[in-house]
Amino acid sequence: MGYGEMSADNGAGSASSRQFVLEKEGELRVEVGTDAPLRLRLLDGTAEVFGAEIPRAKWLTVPALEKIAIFTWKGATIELDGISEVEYVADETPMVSYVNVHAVLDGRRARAKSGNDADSSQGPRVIVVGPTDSGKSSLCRMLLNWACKRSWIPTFVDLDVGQGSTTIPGCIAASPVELPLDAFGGMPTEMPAVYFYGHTRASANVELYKVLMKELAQTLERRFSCLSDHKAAGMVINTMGWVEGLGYELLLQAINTFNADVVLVLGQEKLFSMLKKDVLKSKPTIDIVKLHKSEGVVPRNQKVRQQSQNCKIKEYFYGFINDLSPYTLRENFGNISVFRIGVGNQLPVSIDPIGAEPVSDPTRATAININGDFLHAVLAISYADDPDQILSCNIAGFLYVSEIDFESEKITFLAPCPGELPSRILIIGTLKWSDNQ
Ligand SMILES: Nc1ncnc2c1ncn2[C@@H]1O[C@H](COP(=O)(O)OP(=O)(O)OP(=O)(O)O)[C@@H](O)[C@H]1O
Repeated sequence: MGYGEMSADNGAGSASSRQFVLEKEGELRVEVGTDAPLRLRLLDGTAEVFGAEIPRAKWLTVPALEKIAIFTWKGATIELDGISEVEYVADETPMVSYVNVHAVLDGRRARAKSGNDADSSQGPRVIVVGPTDSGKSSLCRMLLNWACKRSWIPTFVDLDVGQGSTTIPGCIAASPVELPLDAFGGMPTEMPAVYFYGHTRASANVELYKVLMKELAQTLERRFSCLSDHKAAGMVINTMGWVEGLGYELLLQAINTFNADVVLVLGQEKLFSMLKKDVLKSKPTIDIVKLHKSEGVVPRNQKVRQQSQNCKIKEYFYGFINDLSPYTLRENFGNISVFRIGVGNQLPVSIDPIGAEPVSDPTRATAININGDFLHAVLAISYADDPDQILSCNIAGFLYVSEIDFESEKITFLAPCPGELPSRILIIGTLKWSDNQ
């Protein structure tokens, strides 16, 4: 179990505990700080956190930095114990409009599955768009959880390279969601299709981002062609908050590439009207739906985003609750080949392509020599057998460069599992991390 781990202690709360009685459709919003633990339990009624049902009477530990909404459809009593930065009850939420969207999607899934729809056995492909901090990821979680509760297996597609909900930041990925997600944090990791972009901003290499979206979409088409229940359940696609200029072009591209038929626009009238004008021309049957942003969404500054990126990488190696132990791996320089995609536009000057031939093709993979800039980098292990396949190949996992010894020509990695690397072809981007944070 990951996030939402149940505490062994199911006894009474401490002196610091307090109770909140929520009316029907009420929401308790809680923001947890850096290192203050907080527990919650449902004493009465029913309640959910972003669509994940909370079990009755069990203490749940809310991890540091989580910002959550405990929502009830029919009324509930919640007990909190510990320290939070913010906690308040709200009675105005957009939840009814969100669940109405779910009901429409549910009907479309049933039609796709029944085979009565002559046009398609494809379930809805929903893309959630909106500026930063509009609640896109939270809405995706709700739609996925509600679909799972109805026994569908929707595919979650994460195009937000800044957050990396499915794996780590710097990737675009997709994964089927077979069971409701845990109440806090983690996203599905079953059968993930992961492509390494290598940067936490899509602007770093827009052409590469487009190519990887296409690769991911093709992988999903292949999966859907043999998994009819996945196909009928459709997709829920999370996007970046970059909605201006080139970012907007990428959104249009995502809608086309994944053949989305429902666009949910959160919290921005301008984006909604631009999409209606630009998308309906070429796809007149697409549904573009405007939804209110929840007042509860917590804006995150650059520092908080950086912290949460670091947390995601740490979680990959050490587990969500420090329940994993990574392995140390020492390799001779000569045993691995490291490639960088798009050498020429974003490389630090010190990372010289082998042969020093300047290239500007943003999607070209070029072998590079190991040098000082590799220290603290997070590298992806490609499934490619050949450098020409790097762009089209899924990722087997990630390595963190903890040490480089140039004299003995050895590089030390932190790896999630022991033994031989599944491939000798590694990819480097600009993603860095420090094990000490
Ligand atoms: N109703 C709510 N009450 C309390 N916190 C909330 C609520 N909705 C969302 N949040 C929190 O607000 C933060 C931002 O929400 P979310 O990640 O869904 O936004 P986003 O639009 O996906 O962000 P990004 O700009 O990174 O794309 C998250 O920490 C989330 O848990």
